Amino acid sequence: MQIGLIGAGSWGTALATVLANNGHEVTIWTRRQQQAEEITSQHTNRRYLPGIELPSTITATTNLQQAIEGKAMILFVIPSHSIRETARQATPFLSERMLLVHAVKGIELETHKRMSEIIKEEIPSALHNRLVVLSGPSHAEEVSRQSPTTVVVAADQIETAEEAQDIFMSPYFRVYTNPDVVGLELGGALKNIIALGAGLSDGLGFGDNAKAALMTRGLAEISRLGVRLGADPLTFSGLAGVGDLIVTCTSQHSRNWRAGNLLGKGNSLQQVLDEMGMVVEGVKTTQAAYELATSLGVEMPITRELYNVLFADKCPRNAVEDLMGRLKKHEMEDLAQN
Ligand SMILES: NC(=O)C1=CN([C@@H]2O[C@H](COP(=O)(O)OP(=O)(O)OC[C@H]3O[C@@H](n4cnc5c(N)ncnc54)[C@H](OP(=O)(O)O)[C@@H]3O)[C@@H](O)[C@H]2O)C=CC1
Ligand SMILES: O=C(CO)COP(=O)(O)O
Repeated sequence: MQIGLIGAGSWGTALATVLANNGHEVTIWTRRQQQAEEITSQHTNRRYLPGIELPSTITATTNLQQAIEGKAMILFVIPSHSIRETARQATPFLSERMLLVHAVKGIELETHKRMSEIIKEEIPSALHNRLVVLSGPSHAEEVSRQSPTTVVVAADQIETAEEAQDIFMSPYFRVYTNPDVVGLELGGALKNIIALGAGLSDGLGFGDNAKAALMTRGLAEISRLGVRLGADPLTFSGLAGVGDLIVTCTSQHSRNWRAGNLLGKGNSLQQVLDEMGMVVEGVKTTQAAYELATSLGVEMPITRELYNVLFADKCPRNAVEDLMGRLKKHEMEDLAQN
């Protein structure tokens, strides 16, 4: 099958290797000519996936039309802040037979919308039921080394998710289906907030107790907002929920964890973002989720404190004190009230 892949970063390139190893021909779109030449001729993408040799069936182009036209599947793997504009630019070249997949983990800052909501606003309505989201615990660095990985795909119609499952599934890349598009997208986006917090906690020198607390109570507030927005609560105990939370909060591969860690060690947000050189989705997502939760009256204390640290100059240690010093509660407060 011929596949167009929009985005030549670490995750896009890693997914290209999965698809190429499954026998598909992948054309990656990048906005950098030099990178297109490197991927096509040298079979490497040193900036985003150092040390990995890419299959020779992966080529790259800076021409969006060439990357999309005539392909059976288009895969979007770019930062969330660029998805609307890129989907709009891609639209003239899309056709109704194509399968569309996105693997983007974020929430649009200006509208607080999920990625599939944005893509649907930009593409023709005939393609809405061809859209699939792919999420789950999957660091690009490990996938590109063929380390066993599990992910999950969701679509409005389960048959569409199953099409994607067949295309991606491989001996080292196991793909599950789930009907819950909302839960998959929110689980993938919101865990980045908690991963920033976990990195911050480690950077401040706190221990495993603190990280376990952040992850567990983080999952509680992710689920609270998710359910309020229509997700199935069970999704958060699956790969796109607790699975992705574990991998992102406990791995030094995670850009969100690393960014939080640098903040905890006293760097400013701008210094951290300059040093990362790759997208740190959790920063914008913290702002979007904080605004969304505030407008909906959903309690998200970790998100609120992280927002204050990132955007209101709050000292991280004061944020931790304020989290710990809140009024006493029932652990299962939401359930206990029903
Ligand atoms: N890395 C991972 O392990 C995983 C990442 N994801 C998600 O995948 C998405 C992409 O992340 P990832 O590949 O890691 O990010 P990277 O930072 O590694 O790469 C981002 C890519 O997107 C391109 N890009 C950046 N801004 C724009 C723009 N405005 N318009 C068009 N292209 C742009 C970059 O191009 P350029 O080089 O020209 O700037 C680069 O090719 C994120 O939502 C992330 O959360 C999901 C699972 C795993
Ligand atoms: O989503 C990821 C793993 O599933 C990657 O997380 P980071 O963006 O923090 O690296």
